[in-house]
Amino acid sequence: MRRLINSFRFACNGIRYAIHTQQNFRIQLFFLAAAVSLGICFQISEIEWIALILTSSLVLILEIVNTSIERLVDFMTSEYHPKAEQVKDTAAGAVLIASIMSVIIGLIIFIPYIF
Ligand SMILES: Nc1ncnc2c1ncn2[C@@H]1O[C@H](COP(=O)(O)OP(=O)(O)OP(=O)(O)O)[C@@H](O)[C@H]1O
Repeated sequence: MRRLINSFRFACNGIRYAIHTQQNFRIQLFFLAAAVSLGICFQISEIEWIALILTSSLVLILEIVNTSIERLVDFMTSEYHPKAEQVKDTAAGAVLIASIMSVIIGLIIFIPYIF
């Protein structure tokens, strides 16, 4: 039980670290809060909530993984290295793809309610 509580505490520390150090993570949380408010306001359907929650959490998850990869690369080397650049850039690319998808899904859900 103690191990389980500790794992939970360490994971929460990781999330707190991302919130404190990553501006992008805070922006993504803001967009999530805005989307949830719009969802409540427009009373979107169950399937729309599922799509919204899945796509938003995917962005947040990938941002945390990206942060973790960045820290790992910084820990491994402080020098410029093309491989380090590729590792960081591909991780950032994953976040970008998820963010674009989440904007598209958000538009598909909310545009019919707005107009
Ligand atoms: N050691 C390195 N070798 C080569 N290129 C690097 C290296 N470190 C960073 N870069 C390049 O700089 C970009 C930005 O890296 P950086 O770690 O500063 O990311 P960031 O998004 O500014 O994250 P943070 O602000 O959290 O540190 C990377 O995507 C990569 O292209």
